[in-house]
Amino acid sequence: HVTKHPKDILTAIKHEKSSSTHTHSSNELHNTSTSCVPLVSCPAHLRIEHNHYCQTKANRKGVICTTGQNHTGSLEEGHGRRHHKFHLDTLTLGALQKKSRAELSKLKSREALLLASDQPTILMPGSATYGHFRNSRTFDMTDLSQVMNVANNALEIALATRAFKDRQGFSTEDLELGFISQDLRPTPLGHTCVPLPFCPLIPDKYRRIDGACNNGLHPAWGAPFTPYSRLLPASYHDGIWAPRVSSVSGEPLPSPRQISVNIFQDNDRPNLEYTLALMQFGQFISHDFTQSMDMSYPNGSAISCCNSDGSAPLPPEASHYACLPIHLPFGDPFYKGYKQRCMNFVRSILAPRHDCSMGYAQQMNKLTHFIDASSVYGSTPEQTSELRSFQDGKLVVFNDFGRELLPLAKDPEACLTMEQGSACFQSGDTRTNQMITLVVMHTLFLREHNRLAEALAQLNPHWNDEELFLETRQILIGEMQNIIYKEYLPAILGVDAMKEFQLELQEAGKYSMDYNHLIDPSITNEFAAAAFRFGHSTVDGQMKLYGPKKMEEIIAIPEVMFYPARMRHTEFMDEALSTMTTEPMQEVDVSVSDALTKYMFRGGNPFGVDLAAINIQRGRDHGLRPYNEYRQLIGLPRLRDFNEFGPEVGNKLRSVYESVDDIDLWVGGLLEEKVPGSIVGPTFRDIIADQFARLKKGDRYFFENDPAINPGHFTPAQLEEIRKSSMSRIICDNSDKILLSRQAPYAFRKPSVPGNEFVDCRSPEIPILDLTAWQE
Ligand code: HEM
Ligand SMILES: [Ca+2]
Repeated sequence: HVTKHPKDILTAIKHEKSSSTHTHSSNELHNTSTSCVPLVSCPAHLRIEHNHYCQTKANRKGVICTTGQNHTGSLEEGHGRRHHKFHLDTLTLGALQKKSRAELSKLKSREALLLASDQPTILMPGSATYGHFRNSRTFDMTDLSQVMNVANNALEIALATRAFKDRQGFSTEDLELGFISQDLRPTPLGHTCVPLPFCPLIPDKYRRIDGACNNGLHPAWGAPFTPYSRLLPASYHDGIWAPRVSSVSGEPLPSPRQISVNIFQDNDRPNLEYTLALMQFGQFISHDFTQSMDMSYPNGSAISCCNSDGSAPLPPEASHYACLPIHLPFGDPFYKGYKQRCMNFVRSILAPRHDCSMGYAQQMNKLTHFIDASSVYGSTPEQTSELRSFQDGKLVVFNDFGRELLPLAKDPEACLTMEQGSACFQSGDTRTNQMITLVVMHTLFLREHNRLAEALAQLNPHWNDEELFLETRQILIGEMQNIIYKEYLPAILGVDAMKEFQLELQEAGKYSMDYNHLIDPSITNEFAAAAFRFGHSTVDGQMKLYGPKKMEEIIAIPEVMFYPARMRHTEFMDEALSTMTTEPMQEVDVSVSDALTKYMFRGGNPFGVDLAAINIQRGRDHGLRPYNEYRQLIGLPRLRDFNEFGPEVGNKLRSVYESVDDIDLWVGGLLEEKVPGSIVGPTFRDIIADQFARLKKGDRYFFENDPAINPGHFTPAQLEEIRKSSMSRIICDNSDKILLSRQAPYAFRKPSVPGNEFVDCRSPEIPILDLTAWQE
């Protein structure tokens, strides 16, 4: 019941490719199709034989991309090649639906049994593992049921795909190439599809809270609860959802914890140039655009995959289908002291594809993918209305004896303890309390919103709450984007990548024309589950607090995870800011603090969970391909020998991995030598740069976009003001001003770096935005 299966799919593609480069129609010539793009931004080039290579602006090898950003390129719509996809008839689809329905209900009834069983299948609050679960939780039960519904639909599609694959004898590669993708909407599986948002004919002036309708042709691009995109097709053992295995032996991959123990030890390696503010801002912005969620029971309870004393995984009959516990090796130098052999790990929730087609599992991003300060405002209208005061355009604050803090969390489990005198906060993101300097960042931007709203209200007394709120939000998002592209990214990626990926902002007096409606802004899975987690290596395990004269206290980071009570000490926020803007962050390398690999979220417990191991496991959970394939993607030769990382690291790698082709992306990426001028290696650099290029060129509302593109464009005068914004200005304007009246102009760089010496907050080196540009 399917159209003919071409004998050699790859040959077919190659053939089409070589002829297509000469024949594409004029509308495909739009931007990306004709310009020379970095290899990473045109993933399909890997599968095309006759590429037209070129030199990028940074004199690297690039490719004339004819396939857009899709990793299966030649199958994409608009290229007249749809006939190669298999179209299933209603009968087959009906049978598949029946089968997947039955399988899903089997899983669900087993789940119900587990929930009711007396085995320790539910995780109880109090442990580090519970903290990890809490980290990815939803806001409330409405959120939860919405997410669960979408996730179950996605699971049903994956099950149907598996049934179809088995039945037709398809190979994993067929799936990777998207050969059986088919729009399920008009089929018996149509109930699994998410309805598209309804967009007005004339685009809204302000970006929507839920990010929808940014792109009129793809109204759900960038919206919350939609899937991550991918640079390369997923690698699952069964082609559908089962985690990858060793490429050589077919055996399970080495334990992520064993890799963590062998490779990611804690060495104090301060970066000479950049401050902890750079680290903390990185985490803060990652919470603007990516959050995957662990599966949970339908009632929101956390799934446990290990027995109650952590000495073993639960037996298969007591294991939830989403369990993928991390095996702790017998001789584990740390966990053996606590007789731990099992670390909980629950797989991420899935989401149906945008085109609601069949295919392997895609993970869900819970947030708006855009840089839109959703960590301040939330990603859904419901979340936003909880955070708004509905007076004078302001957000709700907790007034703590005159100091404005984030509102207190209503959820009694938002922090690890809620003892007397402690505090636990609420913001647009559920991870706020995870780290006390993260709370500081959130507090700065909350205060900035209210500060701007107040100023606008004075300039425009006739504006109502709604107008004030929307205008303020638009300015704040502009500031955030400006700080990211002007201050943050050059530090992370270096000037070459800024040029090559067109990440540089426009010069004074000009709007940007870089918007391209063909670019999918979605966060890529490789970026979220590996590359942008480079930041974990920059975290320092301790925080030194200085009083007005001398060092007063050293705080161990695990003491302030999910325990932000210190925020209520009058001087704490200024002390923390002073530390963040003067103390160095750690180098990006294979050293990861014990605070993250042994004690993370431990609360009052002797041991915590290991973030390095979790990152590795998450990469496998999400079907990321091995490191070598991403090397190839960005144009580096594949590794052939472990020793290419040097004999010492080579030996360590050899002692865990069977083959260089098994190395996990997060591991290989951190092992790379830095690119000169950048703080990360070439593979992470390209994946990160590509992502921020998407977030800029694929966002119609990007702050400096031309009036012809951006319905809510700034006036030229306003744009010049936004361009003055800086992290230091945000700090100067929103600290408690108890200890801080001086700042280095560039907050991410240490004040000891020549040219970045402290100046007074009123100095022209930290320009002040003149808001009269908004006076009507
Ligand atoms: C301050 C200390 C930090 C802690 C305690 C922390 C902790 C965590 C945890 C528990 C997760 C979820 C892991 C999982 O279950 O897969 C995570 C994910 C992540 N972290 Fe961090 N992190 C920190 C700093 C950073 C920094 C500095 C960056 C980037 C510069 C960063 C980027 C990310 C990203 C991109 C994710 C994936 C989020 C998602 O898509 O769900 N983190 N982090
Ligand atoms: Ca966002």
